[in-house]
Amino acid sequence: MKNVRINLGRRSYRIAIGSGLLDRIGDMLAELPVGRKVLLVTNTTVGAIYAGRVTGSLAQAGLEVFQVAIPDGEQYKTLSSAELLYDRAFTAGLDRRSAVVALGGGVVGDLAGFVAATYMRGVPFVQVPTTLLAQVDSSVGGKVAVNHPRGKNIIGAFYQPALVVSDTAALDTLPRRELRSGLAEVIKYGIIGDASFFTWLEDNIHQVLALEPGALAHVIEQSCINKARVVEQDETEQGTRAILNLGHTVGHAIEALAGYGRYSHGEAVAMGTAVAIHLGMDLGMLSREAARRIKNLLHKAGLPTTVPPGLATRDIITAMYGDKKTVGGAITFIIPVDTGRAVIHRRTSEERIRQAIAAARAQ
Ligand SMILES: O=C(O)C(=O)C[C@@H](O)[C@H](O)[C@H](O)COP(=O)(O)O
Ligand SMILES: [Zn+2]
Repeated sequence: MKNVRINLGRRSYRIAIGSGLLDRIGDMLAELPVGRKVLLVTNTTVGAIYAGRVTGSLAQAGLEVFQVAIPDGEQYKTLSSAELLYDRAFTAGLDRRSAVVALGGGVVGDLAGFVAATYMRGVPFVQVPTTLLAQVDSSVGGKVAVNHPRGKNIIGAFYQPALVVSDTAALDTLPRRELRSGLAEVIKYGIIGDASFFTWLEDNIHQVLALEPGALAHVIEQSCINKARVVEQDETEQGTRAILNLGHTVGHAIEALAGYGRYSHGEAVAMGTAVAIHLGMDLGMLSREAARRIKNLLHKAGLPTTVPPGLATRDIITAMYGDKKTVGGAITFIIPVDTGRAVIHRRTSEERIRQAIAAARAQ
């Protein structure tokens, strides 16, 4: 088992990465200062495969488990799903020391985390991510949220988990499209700050797609290390943490406009990264060669790098004004300047954005 530590003073925690960890969750949870009752939040798909093992492990450690499954899909990351979980927690008699455990992908983790942050003003929270995207990104760093029809993650909080347990064997049952979606965030870490990881991905992406255990464990560990480094510097995104939003300014707009669930989060982020690449070239900040390498790696991972024709540019731009990084009407973009470095570009002009979207359609 590998461990990555995220140092945030009293809110520090570890990310345990390894094969078969689902059967050890009970013991790991028993090491935390939590009460006897646990709310296990999952979705119907993941729950059908893995909830039995997790419940068994928790019960063996003497914990009383109350399970709740929401339907599978980004369209269920809503306040009404949260309300259902509050009802279940209250009915089960969960108190302030009872833990909420999220078993599933980013939707389950964000939703369960939002409920953990707000139920009785905050109860212990444990992330058990079962998708690549959740293992490399959404389970780490404490962003929890639900969506608003007009904007992604608009209602949320910063609320760190007490523990993250990533079982790499859970990826064996992950649909290919979901695996590729997670790779968009993995590639992001290479682009924004880790040139050698970027090169490693260029050389090894096929092993990752083939679920080669060593390659997968390396990808998850390296991604978590990269994310921890950023979050430790700026936990609540007052400045530098925004770098983790590469591809998300346009990506979130696409997800909301197309209807949540139409494109996976990673697909939308890949499209958004393509727009950011064109902005970078247009601003003279990114060389053609670096742009080619980034696009090429996204392609190798099976991700889209064009903006879909059905989404009008003016609608994408309007949706971007609702982005959390838009402050005082100024749209912020994260722009790659090399394979291993990106910058936060504030006040990006609408005209340049329009041109970059057009360029990303024309590919
Ligand atoms: O953890 C972060 O910070 C990120 O930006 C990671 C993103 O990949 C993730 O999708 C995040 O939820 C987006 O944050 P948001 O604040 O733009 O909603
Ligand atoms: Zn993301």
